[in-house]
Amino acid sequence: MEYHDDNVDQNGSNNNSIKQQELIEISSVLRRTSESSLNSLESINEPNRKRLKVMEQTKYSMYNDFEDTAILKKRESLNYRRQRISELRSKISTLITKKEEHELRNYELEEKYSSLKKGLALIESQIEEINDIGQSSMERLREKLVVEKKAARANHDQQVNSMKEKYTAEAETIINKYEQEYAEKLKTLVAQSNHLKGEIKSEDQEHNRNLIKLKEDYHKKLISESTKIDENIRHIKDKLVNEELEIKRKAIDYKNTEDILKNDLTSTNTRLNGLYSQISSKFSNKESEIDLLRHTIINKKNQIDEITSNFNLKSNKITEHKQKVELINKKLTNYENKRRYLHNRLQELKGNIRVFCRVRYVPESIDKLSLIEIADDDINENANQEIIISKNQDDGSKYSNSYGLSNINNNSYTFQFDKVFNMNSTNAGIFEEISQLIQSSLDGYNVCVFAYGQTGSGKTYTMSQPQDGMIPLSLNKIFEDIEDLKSKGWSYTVEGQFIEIYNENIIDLLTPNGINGKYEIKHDDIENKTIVTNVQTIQLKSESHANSILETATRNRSTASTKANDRSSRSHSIYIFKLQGINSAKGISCQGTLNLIDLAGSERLVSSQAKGDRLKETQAINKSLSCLGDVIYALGQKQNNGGQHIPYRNSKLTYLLKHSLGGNSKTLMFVNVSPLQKNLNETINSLRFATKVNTTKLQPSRPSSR
Ligand SMILES: Nc1ncnc2c1ncn2[C@@H]1O[C@H](COP(=O)(O)OP(=O)(O)OP(=O)(O)O)[C@@H](O)[C@H]1O
Repeated sequence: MEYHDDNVDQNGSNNNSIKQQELIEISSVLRRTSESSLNSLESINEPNRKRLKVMEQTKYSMYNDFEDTAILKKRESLNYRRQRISELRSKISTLITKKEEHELRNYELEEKYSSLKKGLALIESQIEEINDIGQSSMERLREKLVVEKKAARANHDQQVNSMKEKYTAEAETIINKYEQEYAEKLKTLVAQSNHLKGEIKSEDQEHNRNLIKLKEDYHKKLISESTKIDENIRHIKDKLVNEELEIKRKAIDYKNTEDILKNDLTSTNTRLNGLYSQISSKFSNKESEIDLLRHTIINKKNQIDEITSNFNLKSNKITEHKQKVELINKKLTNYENKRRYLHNRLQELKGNIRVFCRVRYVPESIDKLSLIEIADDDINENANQEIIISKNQDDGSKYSNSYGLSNINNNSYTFQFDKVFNMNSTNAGIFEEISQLIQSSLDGYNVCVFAYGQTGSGKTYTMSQPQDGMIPLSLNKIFEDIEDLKSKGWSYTVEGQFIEIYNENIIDLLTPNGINGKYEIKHDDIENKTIVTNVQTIQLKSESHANSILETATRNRSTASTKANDRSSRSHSIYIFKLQGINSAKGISCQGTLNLIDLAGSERLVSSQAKGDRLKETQAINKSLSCLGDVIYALGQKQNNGGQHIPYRNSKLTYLLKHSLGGNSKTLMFVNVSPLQKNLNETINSLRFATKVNTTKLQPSRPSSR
């Protein structure tokens, strides 16, 4: 490159000499011209002067060109130095790449260390295996392990040392090489810088100043680069020292781990020896125990064989018993079907509409009794019992305590009913006669039991007397029978509704304060079912539950009665119990309804002498009672003559009982009569009404069952 500088200088001096030559030639031309034309100078003076001026200008411009060329030279020199600096930079980046390569090698070394660690773990697992195998093989393996460990350690140490040496040498070589290179380059640069300084000094003041500035900047950069390089070298050196320390530390760790393993191995060995001796003694103990157990097992096996044969015998007997039970169950079902049939047949023979007459009890001390002669339990040729009423001729003095038939005369009235109960009859005794009907309602028939009679004749006493009235006794029987029927595969649900009809209006006794909607009677003529809209239906879970609901209804009725001036005497109370039975085993079901009714008092208008509201009430009662008689009569007529209209709609009572009167239903009417002289007319009237009902006999029909 020095050649380049010289070449540039030579070209510059060649140009200068050419220009000097030209100047010399021009000067000589001028001189010759001035000499030869001295005389004619005056004539040509002016144009020559002009030419001289032009030439002088040319000379000055040539001088300027010369100065520009020098600056160009300097610029080229500076470019060359810039190029050198960029080369230096690329060398520094190469050095950094090498440093990274060194780090990569270090990482590989660590990888190798971790694989060695894995090898150590494998050896540990082998030690565990040795423990399992036993003492003898353990010793052998331990020796093997020691050898392997020594070999591994020697191998590892060798590898570590050789790698350490290799990398230390490499690192030192690299560092020395680079240090040398950098020193040489620095020296060259400083020399070049000095050379440049000398050259620049010879330039003019302006250029000198610029060059000094450039030199200073360049020098500063050099110093900073040099500092960076020194820093890098120091960093690499530190890292190498740290790595060496780390390798040494790992070697120490490895040594420690080995010592720990040795100790563990020794303690495990001791422990296993102890365990072996313990197990040996236990083993001999267990062997004797096993012998004992073998004998016991043989004994137990014999016992089990004995028990198994006994079990088989008993199992055969159980199968035999089961078959017998099945046979008995079948027979029981047949008996139950027969019982139902015979029971219904018996009820039919007794008549689907029956009338029982009951004479109310009055103490003997009360006078003015009419003479009532009641036949004894014998029945007459119509299978009926008779009640004979005659006026008391002697104003009570001839009261017969024998109830004989001796006093019959023209003033007497004879009535015949299915049953006549005298004053001394009890509710329990009467219930025995009607309990069969409760069974019918459970068998799927609609049953209607009602008490008819004048006020005070004992209707409520008969129907609702707590403990032994027909209603509480019926509920008692229902739940008793349901319990019995369970054993025959039947399960029942019992629902209750408690209604009062007052002045042709329906009242729900469980909602005494009334409801927003209307109570409407609706019939399902296909299913023979009746519902009253908005009336509460209570599912009666047990006898006690049913009795508590009954109490509520009775209490509500008597409360309303007190408020409305003895309303209960002038209203019909109707307690409806729906009995639904299912026999899942046989796949059959049945649904019956039991209606228990306490009718309003049946006074005639004449004897009641009622006026105003009471008159209306009496008219309503009489209308509904006479409708009841009409419906029963029409039912009898229909059976006999066919096709007759049944006037159910004429009263709320008969409309409500549409499906419980006639058809498959069974009806029982109590006619309650008073034995008092003063009630004679009402008594005869009641008995006449009852006779009309009693003369209606309905043909049997099928129960409501599926
Ligand atoms: N067989 C009887 N033994 C004892 N007392 C009786 C008997 N029958 C009725 N009584 C009594 O006679 C009174 C009137 O009877 P009960 O209230 O049953 O008549 P009723 O026909 O229901 O009257 P009402 O139509 O006003 O309701 C009651 O005090 C009742 O206890």
